[in-house]
Parts: sequence; structure tokens; C-alpha cells
Amino acid sequence: MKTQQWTPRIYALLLAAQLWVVALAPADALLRSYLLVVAMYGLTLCLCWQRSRLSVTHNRPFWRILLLALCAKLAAYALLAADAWVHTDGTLVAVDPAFHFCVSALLMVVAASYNPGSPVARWTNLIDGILAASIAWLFYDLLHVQLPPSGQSPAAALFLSRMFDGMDLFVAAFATLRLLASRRADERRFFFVLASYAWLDALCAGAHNRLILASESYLPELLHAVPPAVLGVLLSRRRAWLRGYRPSRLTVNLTASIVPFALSLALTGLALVLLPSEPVLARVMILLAVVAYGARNALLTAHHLSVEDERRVLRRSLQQSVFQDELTGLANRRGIQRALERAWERAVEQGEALAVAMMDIDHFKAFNDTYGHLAGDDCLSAVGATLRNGALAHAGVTVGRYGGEEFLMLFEGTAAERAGEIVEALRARVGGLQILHAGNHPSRTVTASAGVAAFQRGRHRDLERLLKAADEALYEAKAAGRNRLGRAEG
Ligand SMILES: Nc1nc2c(ncn2[C@@H]2O[C@H](COP(=O)(O)OP(=O)(O)OP(=O)(O)O)[C@@H](O)[C@H]2O)c(=O)[nH]1
Repeated sequence: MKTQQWTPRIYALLLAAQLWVVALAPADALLRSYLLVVAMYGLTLCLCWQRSRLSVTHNRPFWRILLLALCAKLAAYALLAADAWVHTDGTLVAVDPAFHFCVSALLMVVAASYNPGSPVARWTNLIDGILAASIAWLFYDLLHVQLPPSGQSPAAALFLSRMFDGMDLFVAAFATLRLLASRRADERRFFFVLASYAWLDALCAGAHNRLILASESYLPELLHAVPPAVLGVLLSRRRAWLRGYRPSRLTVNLTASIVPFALSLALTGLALVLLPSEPVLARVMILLAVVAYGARNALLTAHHLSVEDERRVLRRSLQQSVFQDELTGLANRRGIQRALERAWERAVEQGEALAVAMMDIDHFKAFNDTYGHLAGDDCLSAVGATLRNGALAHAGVTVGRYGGEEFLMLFEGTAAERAGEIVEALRARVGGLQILHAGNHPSRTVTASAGVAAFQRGRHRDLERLLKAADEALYEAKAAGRNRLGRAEG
């Protein structure tokens, strides 16, 4: 028989046995009832252990923390059973059951605040753990300070049950918050189980504590058995709960910010209650709450700032790769086109002088065919560097690789005559590289031809016409024998 089939039956049997015990109310009803609850927690523990073994690695710590919380619960009920067995007024051993209930709640808070995915997780988890442990410690301390050891009065019992209500509701609210912010299905499964158990535990414990104040019956003892039984049944199921639920980014981020705030607030609240009786400890705890909250925020802010910096660098290098030619380091076609459009707008709107030139390496196909494509790349790279350095010497000149072995030059605020002079100087620099090119007669070294055109309002109605004029001038230079400058009609 499968686990999910036999578990509800065993829990039902144990519950039936407990009902029989509390209804018949023999002399040792309390002891037997607690022993049955211990048995239920024992079975639930086994199911939780099995679940932790089956879970994916990154989720395993959650199940292990829950396992420890259940161990603490089991220990608390075992102590209650031992207490019922000896029938003493106080407790049997030095540590009373309240301590174990506190430890169990602390561990569930730790599970709900544990965040393995965050990049600064090691430190934030440590801070959250310290806060949760301080809350549990203060809570336990408060129980003993506010409640004298002999205090079994109805007022003291009411105080005790209110304190436990507060603690249980805090755990349940915390687990629900994490459930709402769980993106992964396996994490959501854990927090569904934890939140269901925490709410049920809070309701049953609250109801039990009030009912035993109001009646002499043992029947409220049944309420102790409901949370472990329901938890065990949930643990034995394999199905994923809230399958269709996907938290928004806002919910996830809000929860992440609320967790440290809620922990610090709870610690401060408990410290304020403790302030009149233990002022030093209370002040230390308030200070701890403030420092821990501040340190956690500082950690996260520092992390976000460094992520933002990395993003900025990445964005810049991405932008560069979009507008820069890898081989020559010049602006690529997209980059030079963008610069050209901006310059064109300025020329049209503000009447600034504008000239463009197309430059093309002569017989570059023959160069590639003779020396190979890699040598061709080296040649393009050397020509590109020469044009880039040469352009630096003249204000308002931008050079880009327009495509293949063709370069586009942009002269802003430069008259046609002057633009021609600069192109000639740049062509001379290319020739000055003295790169061997046997197929390029008569120089037998790499040379370039160019065509220049200046913007004229009446003649060039759009950018394409200006580029076409420069291209035609280049064509004329090629046709006239290459290694020269062609000028568009002015
Ligand atoms: N090595 C290399 N060659 C390229 C690159 N881009 C284009 N080319 C080559 O450049 C050559 C251009 O040849 P053509 O357009 O026929 O012009 P050309 O041989 O220079 O002749 P003219 O322009 O008339 O002087 C082609 O062989 C292309 O393969 C590149 O990035 N690297």
C-alpha cells in the first residue's frame, strides 16, 4: 500500500484511540492522550524525513529545519507526558515544555526567513537567524519574568495563552508571507505545508488553551493531535498545491523587504514589554533590532549598487558593440549613419556647413586574392587605425566603416574645399603605410580613392542625395585611374 493511502488510516486510528481515552477519562487520561500525540509527532517526523530525502537539493534545508522544529514539538509533548505521569505541580525536568514550544516556533520562523537564493544570503540568513533566536529567547524570558513559578492562577494562564497565541500567529503569518512570495513550485509546496500546519497549530492551541480554562473535560486534548495529523497527511501527498499561482515581482520583493522589518519589529515589541522588569536586556535587544535591520539593509543596498554598476558597464559595452566595428575600431555602418543623421539635422536646421566623403581601397579584391583574407583583414585594420588617428587631428571629422573596404567620412562645420584637403591628407596617410599590393599599379602598395560632396540646400533635398553625390564622385575617381580624389559638382 502507498504511503499516501496508509498514513490517513494510521492517523485516524490514533485519533480514535485518543477520543476513546479522553471520552472515558480514566485516571491517566492525560498521560495516555499526550503519549498518543507523541506517537503522532513521531510518525509525522518520519514522513518529514522522507520528504526531505526526496526533495531537490536547494529545498532540502527547508525540510530539515521543519524536521528539527517537529523534534522540538515532540520533545515538548514528551515532557508534558512525563509531567502527567509523575503528577507533580511543576515540571519533571529542568527545561519545561514551553522552552521546546519556543524552539519549535523559532525554527519555523528561521525556515520562513531562510533564503538560499539571495546573493548575500549567507549574511542575511545569519542576521535573520540571530533576530529569530533573540525573539524566541525574549519570548521565553518574558514568560518566566511575567509569570511567577507558582503562578497557576486563571489570570496567569490567560496571559500564557495570549502569549502563545501571539507567537503562533506570528509564525503562521510569516509562513504565509513566504508562501505568497514563492516562485518555484517545490518551494511553494514546502511553504504551503508549513503555513497550513502553522495556522492549524495556532488555532488548535488557542482553542485548547481557552477550553481547558472553561471546562473540566479532557476533550480539548484532542486539539493537540489535529495539527500533526493534518501535517502528516499533507507530507504524504505528492501533489503540488497552488499550481496556477505565480507571485508578481512586486509581491516577491515586498516580502523580501518585510521579513527583516517584521523580525526587528517583533523583537522591539517584546523588548518594550520586558522593559519595566529587565531594562538592560530590553535595551540591548532594541539596539540589536535596530543594528540588525540597518546592517541587513546596508548589505542589500551595497549589493544592489554593485549590480547596478555591473549593469551600467555591460550596457555601455553592449552599446559600443552595437555601434562599433570590431575589425577597425571605427564606427560601424549603424554608428556612422546615426552620426550622419544628427549632423544632417544640424546642417538643415542651423545652416551649418556639412561635407561627406566616401573612401575605398583600390583593387582590394586582388589584395585578398593574392595575400589571403586574413592579410586583407590586417590591411583593413591598419587603414582603419590610420584614418581614425588622422581624423583626430581635425575638429568635426568623424570616420566610420561603411561596409567592406569602404569608409565614410563626415565633416561638420567644414567647407567643401577644406573637406577635400583633409581627405587628401588622409589618403596620403593610407598610401604612406606602404602596405605591399602587387596588383595595384603603378604604386604596388595599398592606395585609396575617395569622392567628396558638400551639402547644398537647393541641390541635396535629403541625406541620400548627398551620399549619392559622394559615391558618384568616388566612382569618377576610380574611373579616372584610382588613387585620387573626385569632387562632386559644386
Ligand atoms: N579581408 C576582408 N575582405 C573584405 C572584407 N569586406 C569586404 N572585403 C572584400 O573587399 C573586396 C571588395 O572588392 P570590390 O568591391 O570588387 O572592389 P575592389 O576589388 O576593391 O575594386 P575597386 O574598388 O574597383 O578598386 C571583396 O573581395 C570583398 O570580399 C573584410 O572584412 N575583410
